[in-house]
Amino acid sequence: MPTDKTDGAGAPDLSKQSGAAVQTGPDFDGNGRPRIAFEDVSKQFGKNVVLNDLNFNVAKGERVTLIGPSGSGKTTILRLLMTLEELSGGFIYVDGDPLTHRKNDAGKRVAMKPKEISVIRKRIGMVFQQFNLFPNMSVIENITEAPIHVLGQSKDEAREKAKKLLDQVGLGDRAEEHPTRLSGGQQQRVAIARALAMEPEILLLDEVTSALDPELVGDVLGVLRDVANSTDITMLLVTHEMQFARDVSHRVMMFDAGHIIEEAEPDAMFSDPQHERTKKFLQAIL
Ligand SMILES: Nc1ncnc2c1ncn2[C@@H]1O[C@H](COP(=O)(O)OP(=O)(O)OP(=O)(O)O)[C@@H](O)[C@H]1O
Repeated sequence: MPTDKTDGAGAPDLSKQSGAAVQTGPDFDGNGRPRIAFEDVSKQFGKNVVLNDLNFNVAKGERVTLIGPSGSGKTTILRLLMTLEELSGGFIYVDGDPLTHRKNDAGKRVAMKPKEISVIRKRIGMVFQQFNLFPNMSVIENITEAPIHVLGQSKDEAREKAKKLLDQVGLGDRAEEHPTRLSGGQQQRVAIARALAMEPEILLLDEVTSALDPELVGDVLGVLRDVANSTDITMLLVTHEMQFARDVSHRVMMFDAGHIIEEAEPDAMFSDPQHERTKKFLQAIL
């Protein structure tokens, strides 16, 4: 699967993707399953319907950026995948396996068991706007906590892997410090290393530079560019960093009021948006 979108050679076959207008299913292409499939997904908070019958697929190794105005449901989509929010309706599949709900033989929607959910959930990592590191643990303890307790790695193995990841994010010499002594950009790089330590197949990035001082943004984006170019992790990104989105993503989906109103490869989306709403949105932020 693609690692370097800039050469074009590894880009996923978008003809097999489905978007707003196409009804999708977990085995939509007949011989392989998308890494992520949203099928008729709905989400409401009280009376506020945020997503309504949303359908889309993401291929293995594909990196997709979600853009759209505030409140259009982008973060909610990531949080549903992370099982931090409960679906109001529909299904999410990972490699064809239902995440939180499945259809039974009678076609009825049935909740999966917590143990079944956690098996799939382990394959998904997320980096948040507000780092969410444990302040009372050292940097390396933050990274090894889940691999030891969730993946069952030995302490030595987890520490060895964590050190490599810290080197990768440029913080090899800060392992024993507490996160509160690090800058926001450094904390976010620890959070990225922590997510990668779980060896996720899917990485969700939710406005990971929005809380940072401008001079710290570049380092974090540099680390993420390296991750994108050196792994085949499937990524869903919400970001206001449009150049970054352009550089790393294979596809951009424009959301408005919980619907995909336009999707395209980044160059096409940013240079020649088709939908009036997209044009206005991009004019306002670019
Ligand atoms: N926990 C919650 N309880 C109630 N309403 C919520 C909750 N989380 C999100 N919402 C509402 O859902 C809608 C979509 O929010 P979401 O954060 O997904 O949008 P977004 O596109 O990511 O926006 P932004 O770009 O501002 O982050 C908003 O109207 C928001 O107020």
